[in-house]
Amino acid sequence: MAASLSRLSHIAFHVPAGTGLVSDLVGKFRFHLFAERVTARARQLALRKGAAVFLVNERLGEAPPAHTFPFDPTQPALAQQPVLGHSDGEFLYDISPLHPVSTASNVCFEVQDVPSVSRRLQERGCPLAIPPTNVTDDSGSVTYCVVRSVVGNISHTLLDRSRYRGVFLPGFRATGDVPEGPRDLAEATHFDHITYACSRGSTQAVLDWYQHCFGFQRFIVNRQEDVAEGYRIHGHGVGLRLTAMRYGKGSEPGLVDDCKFVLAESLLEPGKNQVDAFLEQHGGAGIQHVGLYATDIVSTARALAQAGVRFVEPPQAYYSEVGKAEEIRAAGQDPWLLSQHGILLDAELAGDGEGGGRGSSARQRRYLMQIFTKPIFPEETFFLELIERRGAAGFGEGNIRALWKSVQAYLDKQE
Ligand SMILES: O=C(O)C(=O)Cc1ccc(O)cc1
Repeated sequence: MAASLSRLSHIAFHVPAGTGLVSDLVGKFRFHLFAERVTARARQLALRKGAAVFLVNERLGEAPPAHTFPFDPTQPALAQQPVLGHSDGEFLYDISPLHPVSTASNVCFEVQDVPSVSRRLQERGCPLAIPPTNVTDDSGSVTYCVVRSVVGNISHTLLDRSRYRGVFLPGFRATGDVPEGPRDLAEATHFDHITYACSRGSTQAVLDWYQHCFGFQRFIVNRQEDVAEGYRIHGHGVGLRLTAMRYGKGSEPGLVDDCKFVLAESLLEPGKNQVDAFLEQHGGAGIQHVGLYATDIVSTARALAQAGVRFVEPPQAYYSEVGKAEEIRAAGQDPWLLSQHGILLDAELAGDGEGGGRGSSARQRRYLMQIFTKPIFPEETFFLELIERRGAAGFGEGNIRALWKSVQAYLDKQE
């Protein structure tokens, strides 16, 4: 049996100190800094917006030597890692990826039983980077392990916090930062999806690994998708192949509600290409963007833009394309308002996506709205997205083409 996950806990970044990521997440993206752990060599800061939690790992001073955990898989006993006395240079709950540029590299899940999950992973041929380890402080204890994925620098921390009453994880202290008024206008409730930039030809191996190790299931993002090939969008300067998988939808009670991973590969097309730009500037495959679910994307985008978030601008022609304004109006939205904020809207045709063609809901117009930020690090790598879904579970071609073109235009200007 594959290892079962209970819920997505957080996504972790690794950045050098002084990158400004934490101040941007707080000041511009209106995240709430709620816990921190500081040692002589590392600062770990936990930030929350609704159920979306980021952990920012900042390396202070010189990069430490590569993490080498002496792990003997024949040893079932839990390693004990009391917070006091823990080596100062290490990041708790993660491996130090020692990545050359700032990166989001860990997607952490809660699980019910770390030793049994790690046994299952090992039976399935997934070596652990950190074996089951206990960390305790005055508020209780947490057990975790870390497994490296088959995608670039991405790992997964799997942790059981059922015996912990503290604010985040043992070793962290509450920061006492209280959310202020404007944050209410910038509502985002959870992570909608996580998109990986993958090297060409690697998608099937990635799908197989996640299915084999954790039981993720492929899902179809668009009716035009070919099951074997994925959803290919090409021509007119776009060359993208998307495939998606999810965990939890309709599975046993108590398990992850819904965690979606989207795999993006570039297709051979003339011109520049944002997936290849990511691979080159990031130094390999990794998390390209994270979609934050917004309950009211217009007011969230407005509040974040006022706070200084920089969004990519849709191509000039987007809102005047034949039928676009009608599509937006038919969805009950205002084309002018969306254009003021640069928000994209894609409606599914009846029968598109999951559940298409069944019952009366298939006749209603389901749609989604999206807006993408500019890359948040100096490299053209990681960015965030706001997404509001009105019944549409997948992704639409119109938005992807518009996103592709707007990012390309932005990349072109950087040269
Ligand atoms: O639309 C989304 O949020 C996706 O995740 C699809 C996607 C993936 C990669 C790109 O470079 C552009 C679009």
